[in-house]
Amino acid sequence: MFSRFQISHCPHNSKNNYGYFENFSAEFYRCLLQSFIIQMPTYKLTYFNARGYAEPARLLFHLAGVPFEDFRMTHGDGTWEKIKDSTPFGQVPVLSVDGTEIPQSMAIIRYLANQFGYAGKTPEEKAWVDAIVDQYKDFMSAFMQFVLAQHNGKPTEEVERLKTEVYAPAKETYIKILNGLLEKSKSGFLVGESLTFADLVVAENLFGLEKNEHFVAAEHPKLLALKENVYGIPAIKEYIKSRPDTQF
Ligand SMILES: N[C@@H](CCC(=O)N[C@@H](CS)C(=O)NCC(=O)O)C(=O)O
Repeated sequence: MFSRFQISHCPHNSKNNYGYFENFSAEFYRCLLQSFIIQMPTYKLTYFNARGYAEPARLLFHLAGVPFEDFRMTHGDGTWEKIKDSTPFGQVPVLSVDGTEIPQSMAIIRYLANQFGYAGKTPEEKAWVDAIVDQYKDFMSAFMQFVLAQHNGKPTEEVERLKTEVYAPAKETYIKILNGLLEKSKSGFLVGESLTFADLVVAENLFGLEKNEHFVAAEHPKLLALKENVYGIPAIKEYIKSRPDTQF
C-alpha cells in the first residue's frame, strides 16, 4: 500500500539543458507530498457467516485498523451457488484488493501481513511464521478428515478410526510443537519479539477447538496465555464483542 503514489503528474517549472526537471515550484512540492499520502486499497473479504478459514484475516484487519468489507454469505440462500464458478479456485475465503481477487486463506493472510507488517521481521522469522502455519494446515487436514466423515454420516467405526488414528496423533504433534516453541519464546509470541500472523492463526484455532470441546486450554498454560494475549489486544477485544457467535 506504500507504493501507490504517482509523481509524474506533478507540475514542474522547467527542464534544464540535460532534460532533467529543475526549479521545482511550491506547487510541485505540495503535489509530491499529496502523492505520498497513503492511498488505502479497497478490501473485500468474502466468506460464509463463520469464523473458519476467514477469521485470522478478519482479526488482522481489526488489529491493523484497516477498513474492509466483511462480506458473509448465508448458507443455503443461493449466494454461494451464484458466485462459486467465478471465484479463482471455486472456494472461499476470497480477498478482493481493488477488484483483484486472491484465493486460499493462508495466501490471503500472508499477503495482508506483509502489507501491514505482521509477517516476521527477517527472512528467517518469515520462514518460521510460514512453517508454523504449514503445521497448522497439516493439523487441519487431519481434523477435517474426521469432521467431514462425521458430518457426511460415515459409519461410526470409520469416524472412530479417523478420530483415533489420524486426528488424535496429528493434534498431539501440533500441540507439542506449539508448546515447544512457546517454552523457548521470550516474548510469549510464536516467532520473534512481536506478534505475527502465525499467532493470529493459532490463537483463533485454539479458540475454535476450545469452543467445540476438542481442547482444554487450561491444560496448556502457554497456549492459553498466547490465546489470551491475542484476544486481549484492545482492537481485537473490541471486534470480538460484536462478532457473530458462530459454532465454527
Ligand atoms: N484450503 C482452502 C480451503 C477453503 C475451503 O475449504 N473453503 C470451504 C469453506 S470452509 C468452501 O469454500 N466450501 C464451499 C465449496 O467448496 O463449494 C483455504 O484455506 O482457503
